[in-house]
Amino acid sequence: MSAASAQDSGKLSPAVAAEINKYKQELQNIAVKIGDLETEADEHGLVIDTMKPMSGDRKCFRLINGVLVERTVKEVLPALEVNKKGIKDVIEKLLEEYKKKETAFKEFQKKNGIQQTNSANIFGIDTAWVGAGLAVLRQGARRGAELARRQLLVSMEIPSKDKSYQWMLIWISQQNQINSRKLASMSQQTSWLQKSILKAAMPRQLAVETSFKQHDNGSVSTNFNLVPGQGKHIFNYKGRWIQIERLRETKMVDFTTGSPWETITMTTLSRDRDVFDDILTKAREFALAQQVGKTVLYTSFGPEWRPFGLPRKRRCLDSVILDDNVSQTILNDVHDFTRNGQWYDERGIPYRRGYLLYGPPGSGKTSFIQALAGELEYNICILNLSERGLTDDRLNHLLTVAPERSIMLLEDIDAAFTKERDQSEKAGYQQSMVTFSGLLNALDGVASSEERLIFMTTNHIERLDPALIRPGRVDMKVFLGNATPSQMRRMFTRFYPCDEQLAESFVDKIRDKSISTAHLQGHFVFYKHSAKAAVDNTDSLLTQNYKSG
Ligand SMILES: Nc1ncnc2c1ncn2[C@@H]1O[C@H](COP(=O)(O)OP(=O)(O)OP(=O)(O)O)[C@@H](O)[C@H]1O
Repeated sequence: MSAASAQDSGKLSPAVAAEINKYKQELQNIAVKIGDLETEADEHGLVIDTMKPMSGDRKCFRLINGVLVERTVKEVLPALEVNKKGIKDVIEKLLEEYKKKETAFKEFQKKNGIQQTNSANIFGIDTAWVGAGLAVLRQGARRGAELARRQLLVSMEIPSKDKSYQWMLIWISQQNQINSRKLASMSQQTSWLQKSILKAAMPRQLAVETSFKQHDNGSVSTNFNLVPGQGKHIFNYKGRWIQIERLRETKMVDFTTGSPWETITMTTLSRDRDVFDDILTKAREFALAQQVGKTVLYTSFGPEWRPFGLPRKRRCLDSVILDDNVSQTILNDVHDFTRNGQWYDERGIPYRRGYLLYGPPGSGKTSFIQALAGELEYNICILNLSERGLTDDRLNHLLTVAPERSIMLLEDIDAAFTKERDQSEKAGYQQSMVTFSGLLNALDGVASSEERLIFMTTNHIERLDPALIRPGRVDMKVFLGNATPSQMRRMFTRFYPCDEQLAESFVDKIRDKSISTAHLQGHFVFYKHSAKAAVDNTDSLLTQNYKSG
């Protein structure tokens, strides 16, 4: 109760004063409720106006009791309109209730001989209207600001699901690096204002995106990319100021990947709207330029393929030394396949070709596939059959949506399905739920008419179910064994180009030994500075006992 109200009711009996205050409170509550509902009806109107021009099939989401429900515009729009009408009806009813209460209050005042003074109006009914009036004023200001924003500013939203999302993050971080370099190189003559503006535009909240790169020798290097963190950042591009807002929805998740839903919204003055096209093009060009001359490795992420780490420098096919002609035979076969799409099409044969590279560990199976991808200018999709939650449907889908010009790689296929598989097929591989027949169907490429190159590797061909490697699923089986004398010689001369004579001595010392090409590589790396030491120390190659110094 306010002081003025207490003073006013001080001359009345406590019961009457309490009744008066009750009336005032009830009237005020109704007025505030009306104000809130007006705001809600207004917000419904905004959503309806935004959705109306959209196609009815477009998806939209609503959070109901913490559960995200997916709907389409055509389902939601009528519901919103019904809701809005419902709110308006409630407002009408509340107004009637208000009027009734107001009349009852007046009668009560009359009955108790209370004069309806100005103070009564100020602290009673009118105060209620002040509450409603404030709500209306607040709405007015909000609408005004919204209108000004719509007229003067233009925004572009990029959801994390969109391909350009990662491009944008990388591009923005690159812009920041350019700005930092600019700042560092600014001379003493540069005005204080110019420096301050550039400094102010540098983002203060950064997020780190780490990428790993595994080198052929097994070492891993890490690259930290600083990208703008959550929140708002401002930067200048070609003389235009652009606000970037990176938002993470805490209650919304991307159902397909389980990751939080994120968006980047760029806002600029509406007269500068063309700048968005320019930025998107630049971001895409920048991202693609990083891939030129490189092999992109993809892994599955939910139902889609995502780049894994940074694109790798292409490996030259000559650097993988297989037995005589093996490399060329596979390359010719792949070329023959990729150039004859129409031939497959005319005969109704699924346009796919499967290869199985088998042999002991370290014979160059994976290295060859990577080098082949580089030679063909293809990328590699690594399919991990043991991935948690992988199902037959998702496997089929992944094979269907694999990026164009990519090799599908299934490594160590024996670990997934062997001859002794569970005949009931109930059990999938470890945590994945892929069944053997699901894998066969996916490999047959029933769902795909696109070109599909599939490579599998194994150390144990004898463990594989014949159904998996029958012609049509595996069209070419190639054995990559331990180093033959020819491979030993060629590897030696690759590491020590001018030492033909020493190469012969080296081969003579180990020709009848079972040594993998990976071991040979390790030996040459250890004696990289001396071909003679590599020949003199072939014992360490056999014993794997290398002493430093
Ligand atoms: N034939 C080869 N020519 C050149 N380098 C080779 C060859 N074989 C193996 N290497 C080298 O040995 C290392 C391991 O090779 P890679 O991973 O390709 O063997 P792998 O046959 O796939 O082995 P695993 O069966 O264990 O997967 C790589 O660094 C690679 O450069």
